[in-house]
Amino acid sequence: MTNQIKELIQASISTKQQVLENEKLLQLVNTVTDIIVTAFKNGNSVYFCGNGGSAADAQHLAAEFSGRFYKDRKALPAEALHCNTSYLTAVANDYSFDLIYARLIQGLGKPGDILIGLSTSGNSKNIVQAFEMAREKNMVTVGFTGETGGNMKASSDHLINIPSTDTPRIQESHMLLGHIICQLVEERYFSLQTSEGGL
Ligand SMILES: O=C(CO)[C@@H](O)[C@H](O)[C@H](O)[C@H](O)COP(=O)(O)O
Ligand SMILES: [Zn+2]
Repeated sequence: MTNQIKELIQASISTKQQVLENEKLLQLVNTVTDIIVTAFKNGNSVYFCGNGGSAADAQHLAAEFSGRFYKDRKALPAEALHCNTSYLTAVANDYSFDLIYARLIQGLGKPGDILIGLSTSGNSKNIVQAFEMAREKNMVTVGFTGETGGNMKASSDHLINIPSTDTPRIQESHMLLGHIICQLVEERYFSLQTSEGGL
């Protein structure tokens, strides 16, 4: 009766095992950690976007920075782009759903800010358009995708592509690596700037 449950847990472990053995991908996680630390040091912000479950993941990861992960420390400037429903319904209604994230980046984005887009297919048009706008703004783009990277591959400065084509398994690894990045950023940023560690 529990066989299918075991198979699904095994599938999640197997995807994560492949991530664990992919040295290039792990190096990239380290690089992305460092560019986020540098961005925060320079007073830049980190924005996250995604659709469906990946919107929830975007919101979750942004809150680790703006709220806290492990440490009691000052807030870091990070936000997920789907959180204002008045904005989303207006822009989707008056312009296009494909523009909801690009327009916010047009309004908020500054050179050196980071945009992290989570998409299992890599093909969500609203994320691809936001990445193109981020590049116009001299921001840094980081794609969290499935194995091909889809259409986000071309517009991602850094592409964390999970070696799977199965949406939920990809999302589970996105959150694993996302949590690791949040922990390492918090450790590196606040060990550098201990005076800013308080509330
Ligand atoms: O959470 C899930 C599936 O696990 C769904 O809500 C899923 O995120 C949605 O179908 C998304 O619209 C898929 O978009 P994407 O990952 O291809 O960008
Ligand atoms: Zn889901």
